[in-house]
Amino acid sequence: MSLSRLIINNFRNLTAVDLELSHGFNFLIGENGSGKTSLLEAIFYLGHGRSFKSHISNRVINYERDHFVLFGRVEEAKHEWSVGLQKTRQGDTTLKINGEDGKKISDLAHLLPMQVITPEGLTLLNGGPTYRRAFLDWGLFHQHNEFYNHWANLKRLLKQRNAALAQVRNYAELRPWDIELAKLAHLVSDMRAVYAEALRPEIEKTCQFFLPELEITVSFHQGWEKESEYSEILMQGFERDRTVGYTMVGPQKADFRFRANGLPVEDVLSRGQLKLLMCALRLAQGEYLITQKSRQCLFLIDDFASELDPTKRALLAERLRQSGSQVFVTAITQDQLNQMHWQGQQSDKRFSVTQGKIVLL
Ligand SMILES: Nc1ncnc2c1ncn2[C@@H]1O[C@H](COP(=O)(O)OP(=O)(O)OP(=O)(O)O)[C@@H](O)[C@H]1O
Repeated sequence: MSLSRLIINNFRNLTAVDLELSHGFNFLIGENGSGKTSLLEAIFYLGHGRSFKSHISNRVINYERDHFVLFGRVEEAKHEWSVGLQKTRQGDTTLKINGEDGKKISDLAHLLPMQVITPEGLTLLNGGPTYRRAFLDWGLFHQHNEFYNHWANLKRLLKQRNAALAQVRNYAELRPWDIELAKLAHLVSDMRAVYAEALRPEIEKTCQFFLPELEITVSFHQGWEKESEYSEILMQGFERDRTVGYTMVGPQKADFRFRANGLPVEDVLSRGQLKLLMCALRLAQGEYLITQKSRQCLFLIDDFASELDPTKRALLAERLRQSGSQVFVTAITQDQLNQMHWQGQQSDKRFSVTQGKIVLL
């Protein structure tokens, strides 16, 4: 799967962009503020229905326009899809796949799996568990069709339980919710645990490649005491949950932790090592999808490799090449790309980005 054509209208400073893309590496070269990140953001938006930079979707609409339009042609083996997304300042979204209305954002996400590697992405390691749950759930979403529904139902039930906490007179009134919630919680957690265990060796192998000086280990925490029945935990925590007004333990608190030589990575690794670890995690997960599902995965790499030392940059480029993935890499100058040892291949494309205009070099 790769994006062979991309049309962008009025997305940030990209007012009119129409690109035929390489199935391999696409380099975006331009000065600060020229629109490189915006292009990656537009691709991400097309695959997720949201930005990786701003939660306020109006921010991405060009200042002088009232809507943006994104269009992509997605190719995989002998199949081809056209995907279109339009969003207005009033908040109306139109989403089409092969010209058909009524599609969901999750349909888009299934079509376009992608991994983003940006400096902000370090939150995967030094941010809260939310980021690591999102990392795990990305894999599950692409691995198991039913995961998304289970997780969405679980979130809905949790919301209802939290609202009910303030209304019920005693625990017996809440019990029916908890029985349903517990079933889903075990289902989701078991899926996460199995996936985390399958991904673990891939992560450890990839970390060996990038950070051979460290022993990186990973562990999954389901969000409540291991081996305990979740419905019992909910019952025991009822008074506490009622006091605070929400459900304090459960799959909504799950985590996937990383340690280096037995210590939390965020405490002991240098910034460069953390960046390498983040690359390793995203690569391992993308590659796992490629091998397990025979699906391709896009890699969006922003302003990142420039901060790694030359050997590590070369390793990153080599691994991405080996994966056969479609890759988008931003750089300020061609020189910077040369220094990065991103070995050029005939199928690669280089684009120059200047004040929102993008041309093939
Ligand atoms: N809604 C918007 N409408 C128009 N322009 C915008 C909007 N939001 C941001 N911009 C501008 O778009 C430009 C593109 O920024 P972008 O982050 O894509 O640059 P970049 O090439 O990645 O730069 P850098 O190398 O500094 O990371 C910036 O000049 C920014 O001020």
